[in-house]
Amino acid sequence: MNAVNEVSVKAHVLGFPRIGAQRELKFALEKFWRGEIGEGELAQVGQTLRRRHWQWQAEAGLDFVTVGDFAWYDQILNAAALLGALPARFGFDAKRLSLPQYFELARGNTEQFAMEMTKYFDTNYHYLVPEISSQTTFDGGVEWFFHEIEDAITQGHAVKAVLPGPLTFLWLSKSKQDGYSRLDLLPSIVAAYTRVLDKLSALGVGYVQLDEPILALTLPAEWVNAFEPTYRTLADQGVKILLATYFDSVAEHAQLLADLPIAALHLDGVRAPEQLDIFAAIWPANKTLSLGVIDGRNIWAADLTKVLGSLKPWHAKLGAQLWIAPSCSLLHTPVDLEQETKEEQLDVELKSWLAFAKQKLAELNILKQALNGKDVQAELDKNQDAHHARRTSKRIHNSAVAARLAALAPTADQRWADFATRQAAQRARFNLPILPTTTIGSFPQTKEIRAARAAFKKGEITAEQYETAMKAEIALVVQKQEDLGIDVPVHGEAERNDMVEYFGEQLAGFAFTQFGWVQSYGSRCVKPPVLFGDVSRPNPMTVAWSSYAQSLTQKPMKGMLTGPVTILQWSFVRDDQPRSLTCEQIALAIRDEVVDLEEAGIGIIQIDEPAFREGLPLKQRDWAQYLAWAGRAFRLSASGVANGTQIHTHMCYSEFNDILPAIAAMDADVITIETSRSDMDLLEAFAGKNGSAFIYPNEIGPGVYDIHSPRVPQVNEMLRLIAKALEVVPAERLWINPDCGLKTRGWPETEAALANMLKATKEARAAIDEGRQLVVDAAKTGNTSQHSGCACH
Ligand SMILES: Nc1nc2c(c(=O)[nH]1)N[C@@H](CNc1ccc(C(=O)N[C@@H](CCC(=O)N[C@@H](CCC(=O)N[C@@H](CCC(=O)O)C(=O)O)C(=O)O)C(=O)O)cc1)CN2
Ligand code: MET
Ligand SMILES: [Zn+2]
Repeated sequence: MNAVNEVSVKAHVLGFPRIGAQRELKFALEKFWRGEIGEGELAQVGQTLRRRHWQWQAEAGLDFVTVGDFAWYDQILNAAALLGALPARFGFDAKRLSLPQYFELARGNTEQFAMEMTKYFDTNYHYLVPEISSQTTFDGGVEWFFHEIEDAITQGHAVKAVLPGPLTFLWLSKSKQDGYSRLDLLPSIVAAYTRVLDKLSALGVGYVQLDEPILALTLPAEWVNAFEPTYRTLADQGVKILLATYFDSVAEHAQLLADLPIAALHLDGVRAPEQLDIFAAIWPANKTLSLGVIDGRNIWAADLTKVLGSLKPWHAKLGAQLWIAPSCSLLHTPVDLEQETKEEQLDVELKSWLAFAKQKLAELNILKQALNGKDVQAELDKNQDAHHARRTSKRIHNSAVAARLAALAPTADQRWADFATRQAAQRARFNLPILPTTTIGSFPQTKEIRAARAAFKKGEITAEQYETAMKAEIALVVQKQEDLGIDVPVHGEAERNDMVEYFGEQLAGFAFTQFGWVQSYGSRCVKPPVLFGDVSRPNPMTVAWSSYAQSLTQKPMKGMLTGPVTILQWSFVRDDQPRSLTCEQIALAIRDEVVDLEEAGIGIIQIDEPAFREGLPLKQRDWAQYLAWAGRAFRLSASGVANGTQIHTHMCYSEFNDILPAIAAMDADVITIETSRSDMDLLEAFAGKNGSAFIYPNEIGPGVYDIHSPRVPQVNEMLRLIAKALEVVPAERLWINPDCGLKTRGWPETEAALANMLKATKEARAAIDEGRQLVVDAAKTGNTSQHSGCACH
């Protein structure tokens, strides 16, 4: 470290993606799980990646490398393993936890189901939910974190360590015990953190970053009040604390945060720039403030001149107490833009508008140098040119799209008739049996399907050959559903690489990358398309595939689309206009597809919205506005069809007890949801139980089996869930289906599970026909817990 750093602005990142520019970690993990490489080789891949990412941070002139952002599966699981707070049901000794045992926690084993996985705040990243109870101890666990720190020090780096903060860790945990408050564990978790901080101090670590994004939520008072005593205790441990907040404003806690005995605070200046004024008024000039000024959730190059302008007053006030950083961890961005060399996919101009994680390091470097008085005018000018070009580009505006939006009738988001009228028309048209059966859309994405697509993309097979291969797959899927006796079959989505990327590739206004992978969970990644301009649909996207599938069966083939909110949520979205407007544009493009499907004779169309809940703002005060535009976008996409056309929607990740009226207001004729893992608890909320007066008015398909596991559910288990569903939903409005799509499953378990689902349905129908109550012997349902052991993720 040179002396200049002592008095100058410091730069750092909250975290860096761990998966690797070539998804090295993904491939190594999957090889390890298949037994193709050993632990030594896997460890080597991890170390190489960590060292490479630290090296990049050092080369970009950052003042610290961030250590602790690496995880074999998930950083919250890593924290649980470090603190020693593992689910007791596995019977593992946290201090001696082996790597295979760590993966058993994440993926399940033959005795135990995996730890639950859920979305990290409003991101598409999934963490493993720590399981706690009054029995939970935090007596310490694996030393991996400390070894990584030692390694970084050996590599010559100045280290800033990072961990989830104790309050966020507890908040993200789930108590498996009724009436037990997670906050009861605060004293013991704080003691555990104290010991960790002691060790960091002994290792010579200067700063530890504790992530407390829960401060950006609408947080109950008892949690807010816990911050002061917690951080007072932690501040005494000889290592300086940087408390990191992100994803939304923490302005309502400004005074609390200014008074905390911490060395530094990080604020998200991209998601919540308005909070900066509030902090400016009260922040003491002698305390470090880290400003997140580079977007950690998106891939746009920052407007460096503008950012510098906003930093100037802070620099004048804070001097060397000013740090600069991306808004949040770069985990949510792809690794390296330089790998994108296919110009027909991402041309030079578009590329000049973008910055992936590695490029964001370079942006920080320019900002830091500029603030510290270095001449970086050439870099700033280049960045300005790219911004000017983007702002004024003809490629991002399409006057036809604007004109169409302006001309929309106020009723464009309404179906022609109310639900009862539509239901009657659809009943007459489809004449489905009671408790109709269907699936959520995808069937197993086999390695043969992916290999065919890879070969097609590389030009090794022709478009015709690819089409033939996919059609064969569709024919197979349709035949299997015929054999099973499914009432509303699907085509299986073989031709889709991903339910969002597939549409992004075909819509105008989107670009897509070759290597823009972002970790979704464990080894699984997604490649969000880049939504850079006004969206429209030049050509039908799914009609040919769905028509082909329909030609193979007499049954009504269900068309399958991804909804506007989910496309928005799982893409990298332009930041030059409100998301609500962008969503409206996508909605009209999907509406065109819906209308074309109808015209091609597809009478049942599903518009998936699994990310509808995820898009909900972190703060309750912003919910109503979001739900209004998101709901309208969905209805816009769905309302161009006649009464006799049946619109389905599908949602998983369904923690939407709080927003049920908004879900009902989407007015889909049928909604399929994920409920098997919650044992139909969610369904009760849909049915006016749990003290709410709300009753979901339309038809509903609560999932009767968990698709996250290869385990085949038995007939009686599903029958029990159907009986439970029938207690709260009248049979005339109930559908039978799995929780979600089957793309991550293999064929053998898929066929066996669906066969059992059909058997269960038959029994339930017989009971209804005979006017019998459906009684299921719980003892015969096999595993009465909803999960069973599996290697599911
Ligand atoms: N966008 C999005 N977000 C979502 C979900 C979702 O479905 N999509 N579901 C939830 C998360 N669940 C997920 C479930 C599975 C995968 C998943 O399986 N991802 C695949 C990639 C899927 C994909 O894009 N596949 C491409 C192929 C990509 C690839 O790796 N190809 C190989 C070669 C192909 C081969 O021979 O195997 C290569 O290019 O090197 C395709 O089918 O075309 C993976 O990580 O492996 C991701 C998320 C929530 N968020
Ligand atoms: C994450 S929701 C998935 C819905 C999609 N139609 C599928 O079956 O895969
Ligand atoms: Zn789903």
